[in-house]
Amino acid sequence: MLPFKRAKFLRQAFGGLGLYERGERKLRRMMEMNGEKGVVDFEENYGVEDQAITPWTVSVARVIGYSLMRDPRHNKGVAFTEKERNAHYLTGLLPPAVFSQELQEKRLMKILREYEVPLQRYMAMMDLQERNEKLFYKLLIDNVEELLPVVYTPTVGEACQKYGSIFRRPQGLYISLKEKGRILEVLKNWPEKSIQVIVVTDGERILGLGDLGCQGMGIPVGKLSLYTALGGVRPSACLPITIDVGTNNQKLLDDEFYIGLKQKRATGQEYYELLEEFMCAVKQNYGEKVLIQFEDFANHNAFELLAKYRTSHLVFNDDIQGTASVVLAGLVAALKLVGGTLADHRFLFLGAGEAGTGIAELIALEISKKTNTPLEEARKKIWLVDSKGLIVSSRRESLQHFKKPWAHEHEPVKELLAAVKAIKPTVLIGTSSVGKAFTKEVVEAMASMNEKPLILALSNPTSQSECTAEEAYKWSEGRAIFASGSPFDSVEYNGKLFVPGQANNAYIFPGFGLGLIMSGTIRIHDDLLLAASEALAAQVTEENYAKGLIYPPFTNIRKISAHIAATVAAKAYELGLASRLPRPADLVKFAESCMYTPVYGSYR
Ligand SMILES: O=C([O-])CC(=O)C(=O)O
Ligand SMILES: [Mg+2]
Repeated sequence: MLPFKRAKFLRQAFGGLGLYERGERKLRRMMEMNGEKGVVDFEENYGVEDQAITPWTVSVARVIGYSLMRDPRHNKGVAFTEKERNAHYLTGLLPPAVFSQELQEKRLMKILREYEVPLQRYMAMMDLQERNEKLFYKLLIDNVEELLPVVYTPTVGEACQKYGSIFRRPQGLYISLKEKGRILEVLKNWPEKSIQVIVVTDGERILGLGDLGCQGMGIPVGKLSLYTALGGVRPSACLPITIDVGTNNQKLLDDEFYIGLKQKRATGQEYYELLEEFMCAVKQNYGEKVLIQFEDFANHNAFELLAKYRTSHLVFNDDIQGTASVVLAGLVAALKLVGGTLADHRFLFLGAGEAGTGIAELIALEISKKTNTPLEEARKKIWLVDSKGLIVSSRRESLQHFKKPWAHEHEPVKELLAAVKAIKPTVLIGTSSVGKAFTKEVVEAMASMNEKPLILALSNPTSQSECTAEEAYKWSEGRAIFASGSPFDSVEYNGKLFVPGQANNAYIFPGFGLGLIMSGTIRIHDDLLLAASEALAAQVTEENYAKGLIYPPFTNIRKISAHIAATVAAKAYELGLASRLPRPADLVKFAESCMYTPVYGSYR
């Protein structure tokens, strides 16, 4: 590990105008007095320091020369200026040219575009993140539409599948059964002490790809890079964690290069004891306000962990709650195109796991609130199909608990197509992880019953999508309103260009998390998810609607995230869940001021 130390200083320590310069001068003087060498770097992001508002933190790299260039947080590569090279013993270590950050970006985009294989682009991006963190984030923010599919779905799925062979350097913490009894000690090995967001997986259900064991690490790493790029949470406050309790994936167990524990998954008491120790250690080490995002756990554990810890920790399940919030936003926005209220529609899901039942419940909650009807009544507008067919009351006894609320009165129906014909939904949502499950007949049936069928194929990555954008438009004769979990290119059909939306929780969790952090929220309430949905739906412009879009483009995601953060924070204050006082008057401005920006500072 580099001899790197962070220091945080309260705004009040320097006060007034010229804050940065005075702060930096003071720090440099202190370092000189101690005979220390190194650079002082400002991160314009929230520093949680008691109740004070500190919209920036200072990090001091007590390194010079070659070591400074090897420190990804402070390295600028060929963008170190002549002055900086002289002052920090870098002369001769770099070629003579001095590039601006923009020129570095241009060069990197050119290199990335030359790679034909997506995984090569992914690896190039990971290399950059390990080499020059600010440039990585600047590139990702400035080219978000192009690079999201590289660092996130679909490529991150392939990266996880091949993680054993592409693994180079730890990017997060691995906590395995071997560490039982000493998890707190393991947490203390992580170099950063002031953590605001943890994304944790146990690798049992990575996207729609199934059990990838320890190789699931790519997911928390990818999600957290979006927390920073899309939501402005500073990178040093993000901690990716993979909990390794074994894997039931025989291919991995047989692979000599598999990086995880070579045993079948621990379950039951052994599993829950490890997780209990983990949850307690996190709270003990990072305090009550650290956000713990559960990601890609299998259904049976995901629901149980959320239910168990939502009253004692700040926990968020992205696959249940994040996906629900993003889909509800899309549905609310879609009403402008298809007409009616949510309560006027009928919803049919293929897939009754975390995403399916999570979305269904949030839709029901919204309908119930808006129409003042009991939740049970609102649920009756929503039907789910699982691997055994339509979920109906005669199946109730054998259903897992999270499916029971959806067992309505109806005769049994086995196939999706028959269910579509029987239920006559206006909205069809795929959360099944079964690629191609929306067949031509299914889409045609939707199109025969609806002027503008709403079709969401949410499973990830692209290979698991229930249908492609092209299939949805073609089979519905250009009438479908379509969105998918993983991105699809625009489609030309009958001389018209159709732009599909991306209904991915990446719209929600970065801004949602920022809203929680900046308000010091300590528990998550369903109303915060509804607030996030409303905020996202409100960001869809007339121009977007004119193109048939039900989500705004990712290009403006930082602005969108600031609005989501502000709306979520406002709701948290209203519900008395926010601990940061006084409440900032303008929450959007405040959210924006809290966001990390990856522009290079100048080191004197
Ligand atoms: O990661 C994504 O793209 C969305 C997600 O949470 C999942 O599919 O599990
Ligand atoms: Mg997920």
